[in-house]
Amino acid sequence: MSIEYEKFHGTGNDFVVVDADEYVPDRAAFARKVCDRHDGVSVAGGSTDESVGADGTLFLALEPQFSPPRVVMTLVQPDGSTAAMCGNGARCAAKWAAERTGADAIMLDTQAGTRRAEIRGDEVTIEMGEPSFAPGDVPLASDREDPLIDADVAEAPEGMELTAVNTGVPHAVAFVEDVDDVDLDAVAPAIRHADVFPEGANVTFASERADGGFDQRTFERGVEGETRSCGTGAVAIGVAARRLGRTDEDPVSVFPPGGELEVGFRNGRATLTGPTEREFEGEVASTPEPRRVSEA
Ligand SMILES: N[C@@H](CCC[C@H](N)C(=O)O)C(=O)O
Repeated sequence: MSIEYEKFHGTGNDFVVVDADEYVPDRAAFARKVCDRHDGVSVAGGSTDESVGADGTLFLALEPQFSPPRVVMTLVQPDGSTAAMCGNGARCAAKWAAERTGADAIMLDTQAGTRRAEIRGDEVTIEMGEPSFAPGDVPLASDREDPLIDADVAEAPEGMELTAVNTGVPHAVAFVEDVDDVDLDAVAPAIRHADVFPEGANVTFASERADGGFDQRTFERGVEGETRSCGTGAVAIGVAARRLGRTDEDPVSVFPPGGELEVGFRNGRATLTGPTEREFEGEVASTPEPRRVSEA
């Protein structure tokens, strides 16, 4: 059976969006298939890897009878895992719901909590809750009593200091001279799996810009590679930079490879603002083709 989907991105972080009313018997297998960068969904004629596949699949259950309308959001990642929160995914989900209902505010139920989104054209602001450095919240290894702030971690290169924060999902943030000089694929996987992070961590690099903002690069858990943008990562940079005294700006401008995000602060709670774009729509099989078993 085939189901309808829409493809959205927020600053280059891209998602296959499926109405949760569509019956997908195995969401993990579905996400692995449609997100594949060589073999996944694509716009007709899409030929480069960037126009094929996605960074995740958003299953969205819309409840339009509420005011504002509500959406239950579930992100299933390219490796089949689910994540409690996704900043850019939440912004795309709000845009999707706004297009269907005409509303300019949406309440999103995520595993990290309920978040309000405000939609102005293609621009979406999402509440990101209260970021936490507390060891139990990140989470850090159970024998750690103190937050990990600008500290050495055995799995990181010598001299690279990490700050761990949960912005809906765990991030290890490293401030470096120039994010473009970091060999992400060489450095990030060991940090992502470091012993101090029992549930793993997204690994986010930041460097200060002359205009007071921060350049960003993030290696994402679940994608197991670099994405063009990460919303929870942008928030992690904003809160870590403030905690370390690297900025007192509000909002903090963050520049991932795919565009620009603004991280704001309201009474200790963060917000994330940036553009969204609906790319294309299509139909795809709800069950991936069975794997071919090679003949002996
Ligand atoms: N791209 C997302 C983050 C998605 C979750 C992450 N990969 C995880 O497993 O923690 C964002 O925009 O925040």
